[in-house]
Amino acid sequence: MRVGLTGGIASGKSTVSAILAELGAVVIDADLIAREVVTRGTPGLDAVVAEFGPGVLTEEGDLDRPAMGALVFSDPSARKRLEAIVHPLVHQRSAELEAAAPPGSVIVHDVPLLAEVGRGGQFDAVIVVDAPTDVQVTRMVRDRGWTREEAESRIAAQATREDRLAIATHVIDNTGSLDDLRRHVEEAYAELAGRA
Ligand SMILES: CC(C)(COP(=O)(O)OP(=O)(O)OC[C@H]1O[C@@H](n2cnc3c(N)ncnc32)[C@H](O)[C@@H]1O)[C@@H](O)C(=O)NCCC(=O)NCCS
Ligand SMILES: Nc1ncnc2c1ncn2[C@@H]1O[C@H](COP(=O)(O)OP(=O)(O)OP(=O)(O)O)[C@@H](O)[C@H]1O
Repeated sequence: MRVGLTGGIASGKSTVSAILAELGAVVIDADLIAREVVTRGTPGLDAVVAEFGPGVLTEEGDLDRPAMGALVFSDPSARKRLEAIVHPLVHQRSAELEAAAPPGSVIVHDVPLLAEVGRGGQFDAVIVVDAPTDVQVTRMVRDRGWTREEAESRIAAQATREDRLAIATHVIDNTGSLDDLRRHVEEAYAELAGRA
Protein backbone atom coordinates (compact mmCIF):
# COMPACT_ATOMS: atom_id res chain seq x y z
CA MET A 1 0.00 0.00 0.00
CA ARG A 2 1.42 3.36 -1.10
CA VAL A 3 0.19 6.43 0.74
CA GLY A 4 0.88 10.08 -0.12
CA LEU A 5 1.15 12.47 2.82
CA THR A 6 0.98 16.17 2.22
CA GLY A 7 0.02 19.47 3.80
CA GLY A 8 0.98 23.12 3.61
CA ILE A 9 4.15 24.36 5.24
CA ALA A 10 4.04 24.04 9.05
CA SER A 11 0.72 22.20 8.86
CA GLY A 12 2.21 19.37 10.94
CA LYS A 13 3.31 16.89 8.24
CA SER A 14 6.60 15.98 9.91
CA THR A 15 4.82 15.42 13.20
CA VAL A 16 2.30 13.15 11.44
CA SER A 17 4.98 11.24 9.55
CA ALA A 18 6.89 10.64 12.81
CA ILE A 19 3.73 9.18 14.40
CA LEU A 20 3.11 7.03 11.30
CA ALA A 21 6.70 5.73 11.47
CA GLU A 22 6.19 4.85 15.16
CA LEU A 23 3.05 2.94 14.19
CA GLY A 24 5.04 0.87 11.69
CA ALA A 25 4.85 2.73 8.36
CA VAL A 26 7.93 3.08 6.15
CA VAL A 27 8.22 6.86 5.65
CA ILE A 28 10.00 8.36 2.64
CA ASP A 29 10.54 12.07 3.27
CA ALA A 30 10.86 14.22 0.13
CA ASP A 31 12.13 17.29 2.06
CA LEU A 32 14.92 15.20 3.60
CA ILE A 33 15.87 13.72 0.22
CA ALA A 34 15.72 17.21 -1.34
CA ARG A 35 18.41 18.20 1.19
CA GLU A 36 20.52 15.07 0.64
CA VAL A 37 20.69 15.45 -3.14
CA VAL A 38 22.32 18.91 -2.83
CA THR A 39 24.85 18.25 -0.08
CA ARG A 40 28.47 19.19 -0.73
CA GLY A 41 30.15 17.07 -3.40
CA THR A 42 26.93 15.89 -5.07
CA PRO A 43 26.12 16.27 -8.79
CA GLY A 44 22.89 17.96 -7.58
CA LEU A 45 24.82 20.78 -5.90
CA ASP A 46 27.09 21.10 -8.94
CA ALA A 47 23.97 21.55 -11.10
CA VAL A 48 22.56 24.21 -8.74
CA VAL A 49 25.86 26.14 -8.85
CA ALA A 50 25.98 25.85 -12.65
CA GLU A 51 22.46 27.34 -12.81
CA PHE A 52 22.66 30.03 -10.10
CA GLY A 53 26.38 30.74 -9.71
CA PRO A 54 28.72 30.26 -6.74
CA GLY A 55 26.93 33.06 -4.83
CA VAL A 56 24.43 30.45 -3.55
CA LEU A 57 27.20 28.68 -1.57
CA THR A 58 28.35 29.39 1.98
CA GLU A 59 32.05 29.99 2.68
CA GLU A 60 32.32 26.28 3.53
CA GLY A 61 30.91 25.29 0.13
CA ASP A 62 27.46 24.15 1.28
CA LEU A 63 24.22 25.35 -0.26
CA ASP A 64 23.28 28.58 1.51
CA ARG A 65 19.69 27.53 2.22
CA PRO A 66 18.45 30.81 3.72
CA ALA A 67 19.86 32.73 0.72
CA MET A 68 18.41 30.23 -1.77
CA GLY A 69 15.06 30.39 0.05
CA ALA A 70 15.06 34.21 -0.04
CA LEU A 71 15.72 34.04 -3.79
CA VAL A 72 13.23 31.37 -4.83
CA PHE A 73 10.35 32.42 -2.59
CA SER A 74 10.44 35.93 -4.04
CA ASP A 75 10.95 34.87 -7.67
CA PRO A 76 8.75 32.10 -9.13
CA SER A 77 10.95 31.65 -12.21
CA ALA A 78 14.01 31.02 -10.01
CA ARG A 79 11.91 28.55 -8.00
CA LYS A 80 10.99 26.67 -11.19
CA ARG A 81 14.66 26.51 -12.21
CA LEU A 82 15.63 25.07 -8.81
CA GLU A 83 12.75 22.59 -8.87
CA ALA A 84 13.75 21.44 -12.37
CA ILE A 85 17.10 20.35 -10.90
CA VAL A 86 15.99 18.97 -7.52
CA HIS A 87 12.67 17.24 -8.26
CA PRO A 88 13.97 14.58 -10.72
CA LEU A 89 16.71 13.68 -8.21
CA VAL A 90 14.11 13.38 -5.44
CA HIS A 91 11.91 11.10 -7.59
CA GLN A 92 14.81 8.84 -8.42
CA ARG A 93 15.94 8.47 -4.79
CA SER A 94 12.35 7.97 -3.54
CA ALA A 95 11.85 5.14 -6.02
CA GLU A 96 15.07 3.46 -4.82
CA LEU A 97 13.97 3.70 -1.17
CA GLU A 98 10.52 2.38 -2.01
CA ALA A 99 12.01 -0.61 -3.83
CA ALA A 100 14.00 -1.44 -0.67
CA ALA A 101 10.92 -1.45 1.66
CA PRO A 102 9.82 -4.84 3.06
CA PRO A 103 6.95 -6.43 1.10
CA GLY A 104 3.52 -5.66 2.58
CA SER A 105 4.67 -2.37 4.15
CA VAL A 106 2.49 0.70 4.41
CA ILE A 107 4.80 3.05 2.50
CA VAL A 108 4.16 6.71 3.24
CA HIS A 109 5.60 9.30 0.85
CA ASP A 110 5.81 12.62 2.70
CA VAL A 111 5.64 15.04 -0.25
CA PRO A 112 5.00 18.70 0.63
CA LEU A 113 4.25 19.58 -3.00
CA LEU A 114 2.01 16.61 -3.87
CA ALA A 115 -0.93 18.80 -4.94
CA GLU A 116 1.36 21.18 -6.85
CA VAL A 117 3.01 18.45 -8.93
CA GLY A 118 -0.27 16.62 -9.63
CA ARG A 119 0.94 13.24 -8.34
CA GLY A 120 -1.95 12.53 -5.94
CA GLY A 121 -3.44 9.95 -8.30
CA GLN A 122 -0.33 7.75 -8.07
CA PHE A 123 -1.16 6.67 -4.51
CA ASP A 124 -3.66 4.22 -3.02
CA ALA A 125 -4.59 6.88 -0.45
CA VAL A 126 -3.67 10.53 0.14
CA ILE A 127 -3.53 11.95 3.67
CA VAL A 128 -3.76 15.74 3.83
CA VAL A 129 -2.74 17.40 7.09
CA ASP A 130 -4.96 20.43 7.30
CA ALA A 131 -4.54 23.65 9.23
CA PRO A 132 -5.79 27.15 8.41
CA THR A 133 -3.32 29.69 7.05
CA ASP A 134 -3.20 31.76 10.25
CA VAL A 135 -2.20 28.65 12.23
CA GLN A 136 0.58 27.89 9.67
CA VAL A 137 1.90 31.47 9.90
CA THR A 138 1.76 31.52 13.70
CA ARG A 139 3.77 28.26 13.90
CA MET A 140 6.42 29.47 11.43
CA VAL A 141 6.89 32.79 13.22
CA ARG A 142 6.99 31.06 16.62
CA ASP A 143 9.27 28.12 15.74
CA ARG A 144 11.52 29.32 12.92
CA GLY A 145 12.15 32.96 13.74
CA TRP A 146 10.73 34.02 10.39
CA THR A 147 8.83 37.27 9.86
CA ARG A 148 5.16 37.12 8.88
CA GLU A 149 6.20 38.23 5.37
CA GLU A 150 8.69 35.36 5.00
CA ALA A 151 6.08 32.89 6.22
CA GLU A 152 3.44 34.27 3.86
CA SER A 153 5.81 34.18 0.86
CA ARG A 154 6.27 30.40 1.35
CA ILE A 155 2.52 29.90 1.60
CA ALA A 156 2.06 31.94 -1.58
CA ALA A 157 4.45 29.56 -3.41
CA GLN A 158 2.21 26.60 -2.52
CA ALA A 159 -1.14 25.20 -3.59
CA THR A 160 -4.18 26.55 -1.78
CA ARG A 161 -5.74 24.68 1.11
CA GLU A 162 -8.69 23.88 -1.19
CA ASP A 163 -6.39 22.43 -3.90
CA ARG A 164 -4.84 20.10 -1.35
CA LEU A 165 -8.16 19.03 0.15
CA ALA A 166 -9.35 18.17 -3.38
CA ILE A 167 -6.78 15.32 -3.64
CA ALA A 168 -7.36 13.95 -0.11
CA THR A 169 -8.78 10.54 0.67
CA HIS A 170 -8.07 11.15 4.39
CA VAL A 171 -8.03 14.63 5.97
CA ILE A 172 -6.24 15.02 9.29
CA ASP A 173 -7.29 18.18 11.07
CA ASN A 174 -4.40 19.72 12.98
CA THR A 175 -6.00 22.66 14.71
CA GLY A 176 -6.24 20.93 18.08
CA SER A 177 -3.60 19.66 20.51
CA LEU A 178 -0.78 17.24 19.70
CA ASP A 179 -2.78 14.56 21.57
CA ASP A 180 -5.75 15.19 19.27
CA LEU A 181 -3.39 14.93 16.30
CA ARG A 182 -2.01 11.59 17.47
CA ARG A 183 -5.52 10.20 17.87
CA HIS A 184 -6.51 11.26 14.33
CA VAL A 185 -3.33 9.70 12.91
CA GLU A 186 -3.88 6.43 14.78
CA GLU A 187 -7.42 6.20 13.37
CA ALA A 188 -6.25 6.84 9.81
CA TYR A 189 -3.36 4.35 10.13
CA ALA A 190 -5.59 1.61 11.56
CA GLU A 191 -7.88 2.00 8.55
CA LEU A 192 -5.01 1.98 6.04
CA ALA A 193 -3.10 -0.89 7.65
CA GLY A 194 -6.35 -2.89 7.66
CA ARG A 195 -6.44 -2.55 3.87
CA ALA A 196 -2.69 -3.25 3.28
C1 LIG B 1 14.78 26.78 -1.29
C2 LIG B 1 15.36 25.83 -0.26
C3 LIG B 1 16.87 25.65 -0.45
C4 LIG B 1 15.10 26.47 1.14
O1 LIG B 1 15.55 25.59 2.13
P1 LIG B 1 14.98 25.61 3.64
O2 LIG B 1 15.95 24.80 4.43
O3 LIG B 1 14.70 27.03 4.04
O4 LIG B 1 13.55 24.91 3.57
P2 LIG B 1 13.19 23.32 3.53
O5 LIG B 1 13.89 22.67 2.40
O6 LIG B 1 13.38 22.75 4.88
O7 LIG B 1 11.64 23.36 3.15
C5 LIG B 1 10.66 23.70 4.12
C6 LIG B 1 9.32 23.80 3.46
O8 LIG B 1 9.32 24.84 2.47
C7 LIG B 1 8.35 24.51 1.48
N1 LIG B 1 9.00 24.44 0.17
C8 LIG B 1 10.24 23.98 -0.15
N2 LIG B 1 10.44 24.04 -1.49
C9 LIG B 1 9.30 24.54 -2.00
C10 LIG B 1 8.89 24.84 -3.32
N3 LIG B 1 9.70 24.60 -4.36
N4 LIG B 1 7.63 25.34 -3.49
C11 LIG B 1 6.80 25.58 -2.46
N5 LIG B 1 7.14 25.32 -1.18
C12 LIG B 1 8.37 24.81 -0.97
C13 LIG B 1 7.80 23.12 1.86
O9 LIG B 1 6.62 23.27 2.60
C14 LIG B 1 8.88 22.55 2.71
O10 LIG B 1 8.36 21.56 3.59
C15 LIG B 1 14.66 24.42 -0.32
O11 LIG B 1 13.34 24.54 0.14
C16 LIG B 1 14.68 23.78 -1.69
O12 LIG B 1 15.70 23.30 -2.13
N6 LIG B 1 13.51 23.79 -2.39
C17 LIG B 1 13.41 23.23 -3.72
C18 LIG B 1 13.18 21.75 -3.67
C19 LIG B 1 11.76 21.42 -3.33
O13 LIG B 1 10.84 21.70 -4.11
N7 LIG B 1 11.54 20.84 -2.15
C20 LIG B 1 10.23 20.50 -1.67
C21 LIG B 1 9.94 19.05 -1.60
S1 LIG B 1 10.62 18.02 -2.86
N1 LIG C 1 -1.30 20.37 17.05
C1 LIG C 1 -0.20 21.10 17.27
N2 LIG C 1 -0.15 21.95 18.30
C2 LIG C 1 0.94 22.72 18.53
N3 LIG C 1 2.06 22.67 17.79
C3 LIG C 1 2.07 21.84 16.75
C4 LIG C 1 0.95 21.00 16.43
N4 LIG C 1 1.27 20.27 15.34
C5 LIG C 1 2.51 20.62 14.99
N5 LIG C 1 3.00 21.55 15.84
C6 LIG C 1 4.32 22.21 15.80
O1 LIG C 1 4.31 23.06 14.66
C7 LIG C 1 5.59 23.04 14.01
C8 LIG C 1 5.40 22.58 12.57
O2 LIG C 1 5.08 21.18 12.57
P1 LIG C 1 5.80 20.18 11.56
O3 LIG C 1 7.28 20.40 11.56
O4 LIG C 1 5.28 18.82 11.83
O5 LIG C 1 5.17 20.78 10.22
P2 LIG C 1 5.52 20.44 8.71
O6 LIG C 1 4.21 20.53 8.00
O7 LIG C 1 6.27 19.18 8.61
O8 LIG C 1 6.45 21.65 8.34
P3 LIG C 1 7.34 21.79 6.99
O9 LIG C 1 6.35 22.05 5.92
O10 LIG C 1 8.23 22.93 7.23
O11 LIG C 1 8.09 20.52 6.80
C9 LIG C 1 6.47 22.10 14.84
O12 LIG C 1 7.22 22.88 15.72
C10 LIG C 1 5.46 21.23 15.58
O13 LIG C 1 5.96 20.75 16.80
